[in-house]
Amino acid sequence: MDHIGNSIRRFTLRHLRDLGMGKSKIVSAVLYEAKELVKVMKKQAGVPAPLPEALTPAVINVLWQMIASKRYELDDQEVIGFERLMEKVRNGAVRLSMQDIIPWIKNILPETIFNYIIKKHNYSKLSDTMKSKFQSTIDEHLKILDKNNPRDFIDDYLIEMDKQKNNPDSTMSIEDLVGCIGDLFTAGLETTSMTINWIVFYLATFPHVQKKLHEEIDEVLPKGTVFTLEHKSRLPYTEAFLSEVFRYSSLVSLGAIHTTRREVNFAGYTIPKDAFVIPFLGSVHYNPKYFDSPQEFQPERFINSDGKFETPKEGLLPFGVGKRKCVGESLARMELFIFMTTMLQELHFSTPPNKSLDLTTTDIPFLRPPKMNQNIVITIR
Ligand code: HEM
Repeated sequence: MDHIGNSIRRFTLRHLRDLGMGKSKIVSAVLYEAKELVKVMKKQAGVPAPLPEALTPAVINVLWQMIASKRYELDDQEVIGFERLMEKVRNGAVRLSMQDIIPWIKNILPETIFNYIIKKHNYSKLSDTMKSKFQSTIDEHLKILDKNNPRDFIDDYLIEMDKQKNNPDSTMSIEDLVGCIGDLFTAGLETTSMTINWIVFYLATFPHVQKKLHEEIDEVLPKGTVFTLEHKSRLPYTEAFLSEVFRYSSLVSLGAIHTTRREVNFAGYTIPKDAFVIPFLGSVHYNPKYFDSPQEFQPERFINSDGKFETPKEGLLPFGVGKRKCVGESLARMELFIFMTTMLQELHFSTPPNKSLDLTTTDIPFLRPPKMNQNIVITIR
C-alpha cells in the first residue's frame, strides 16, 4: 500500500464515503452484480462443482464501477485471465514476501537466481497488465472529463489534482493515481471474493445456521423483494452471521506492516524506533478472553438478550484498528451483506453427499484464504 499515504488516504476515504457508504449508485451496482452472480450460480444447480469463476468479475465490477464507472460481463475472458494470473501470484506469495521479511537475502543471492526463486515474472506480468489497463482508463477519462460532473474516483482524483497543481506539497500525479487504483484493487478484490467463498463454505458446513438465516431472510426480505439498507436492522441473525464469518475466517490474519516512529513501551516490552510492527489480528479473534469457545462457529455470540445484533466493544478487528484501518470497510460490509442476502433469497448451499469441506486455510503470508477449488452443491429454492 505504498500509495495510500496520509493525504491520499484522506482523499480516498472521503471518496469511498461519498460513493461507497450506502449511496444509491453503489448499492444498485452491488445489487445488480449479486443478481447476475446468482443467475450464473443457478446454472450449476444440482452438480457438485467449485464456486463459479464469475465471482471475481462480479466483485471487480463493484470496484470498477466506483473507480471508473465501468463493468464487465461475468464471463469476460480478460477478467477471468486476470484472476488466473492473480492466483499464480498468490500461490507464489510466500516466496515473494521473502524480500520483505528477510531483505538481506538479496545480498547473498545473484539477482537472476533470486528472481527465479520468487517467480518474479508472474508478479511483473500482473503488475504490467494492471498498470496498462489503469493508464488507458485514465487516458479515456482525461479526454471527456467534465469538472462540474465527476462520475467516479478517477474523475474526482483528476479534478483534485488540477486544484492542487500549484501546491508544492501535493503528491498527486497520474503515476500516483495508477498506484492508488492498484492499491484499491489489490486490497479490495481478493479480500471480498475470498470472504464470499468463506460465507458459502460455512453455510454448507453448518446447515442449522443456514436454516436460521433462510427463516430470517424469508420473513424480512422474501424472494423478489429488493434489498434496501433499511432492511439491515431487521436482519440481526444475518448481521451476526457475517460478524462470525469475519471472526472465524480471520481472513486478514496479520494487518499491514506498521513502523514505530520512536521507542515505545508496550505491555512490558520495549519496541525500538523504526521497528516493523505487524498486528496479529487473527490471534485476538481466537482469544477466550474475548470469545467463549472460540473454536466453535456460533453467530449467536453476537446476539444480545433482547434478540438484537450487538458488536463487541473489544476483540473483533477484521478491518484492523487505528490510523491505518481498512479504508474499504464500509464498502466491504455493505457489499458482503448484499451478496449474502441475495444468494440466500434464492439458493441453498450444501456439501456433496457424504463429503465435508476442508475448512483449513491455504498458507500464504498475511491472508487465510479458503481452499477454494472444493466442490459444493447449489440448490435453487
Ligand atoms: C472483507 C473485506 C476486507 C477486509 C477483511 C479488509 C481488511 C483490511 C485490513 C485488516 C487492513 C490493514 C489494517 C491495519 O493494518 O491496521 C486493510 C487495509 C486496507 N484495505 Fe481492506 N479489507 C477488506 C476490503 C477492502 C476493500 C473492498 C477495499 C477497497 C475498496 C480495501 C482497501 C484497503 C486499503 C487501501 C488498505 C490500506 C490502508 C492504509 O494503508 O492506510 N479493503 N484492510
